[in-house]
Amino acid sequence: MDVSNLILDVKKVEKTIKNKTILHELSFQLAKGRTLALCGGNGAGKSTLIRMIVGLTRSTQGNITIDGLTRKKNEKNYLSKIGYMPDDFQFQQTVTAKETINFYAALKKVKQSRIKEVLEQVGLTEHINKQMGAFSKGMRQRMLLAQALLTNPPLLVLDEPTNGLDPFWVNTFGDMILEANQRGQGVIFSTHDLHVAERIADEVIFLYNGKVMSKGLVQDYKEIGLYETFQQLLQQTN
Ligand SMILES: Nc1ncnc2c1ncn2[C@@H]1O[C@H](COP(=O)(O)OP(=O)(O)OP(=O)(O)O)[C@@H](O)[C@H]1O
Repeated sequence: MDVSNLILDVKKVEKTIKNKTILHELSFQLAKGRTLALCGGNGAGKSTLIRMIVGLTRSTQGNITIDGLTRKKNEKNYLSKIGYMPDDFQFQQTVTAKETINFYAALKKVKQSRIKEVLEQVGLTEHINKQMGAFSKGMRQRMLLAQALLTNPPLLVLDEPTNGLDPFWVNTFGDMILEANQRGQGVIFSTHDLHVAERIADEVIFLYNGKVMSKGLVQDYKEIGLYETFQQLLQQTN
């Protein structure tokens, strides 16, 4: 692959905690404007990989490069390339949605006009004066997505982004990702929803117990479908 077109390069990355390997050697690349879905059951290693990409945890082996930068040599610029949506995040309950998004916008030096635009995109404009404690799961997910989108970063890293979203918002989320790709943004996301993966991802990695069971272009799995592929892969492991 042409290096200038790469947004993410994961090279021989591995994670071991207390002598247990939770992610075995893994390599892949993602080009600008493309989306990769990380699929696999509970405990497969998806969040661990995502946390290594966004710099929340270090890999035991290997290197991760984003837009030509490593976290080690250029942490500030490396992090500025990423919009990260964590899994399982607790907002401050008594703070309003407006204060919450303003906090992220201030951290990321984003203008008011952009905040408005993103809130509109995720459908939270009319809920802006509510406290975060009054938000539903789906609304909290949309707030998490909003803060990840704020700077229009070249790489979106989303951990189970559609978890808790209703069908309308799952669909809208898909459209947003396809638009992000058109703007040249790369996207990597983990999901249990293989239909979402099939609709919006260009590439897929199936993980099981920290190992890659299968990976490739989504179009190459189309005939069998991602859901059926996953079932077949699971059977092979038993
Ligand atoms: N800090 C840690 N210490 C010990 N084990 C850990 C730690 N973090 C993750 N693990 C283990 O690593 C494995 C992978 O966990 P991870 O959260 O990455 O899976 P996942 O694919 O995101 O799962 P889920 O779909 O349930 O969110 C699990 O067996 C988990 O128990």
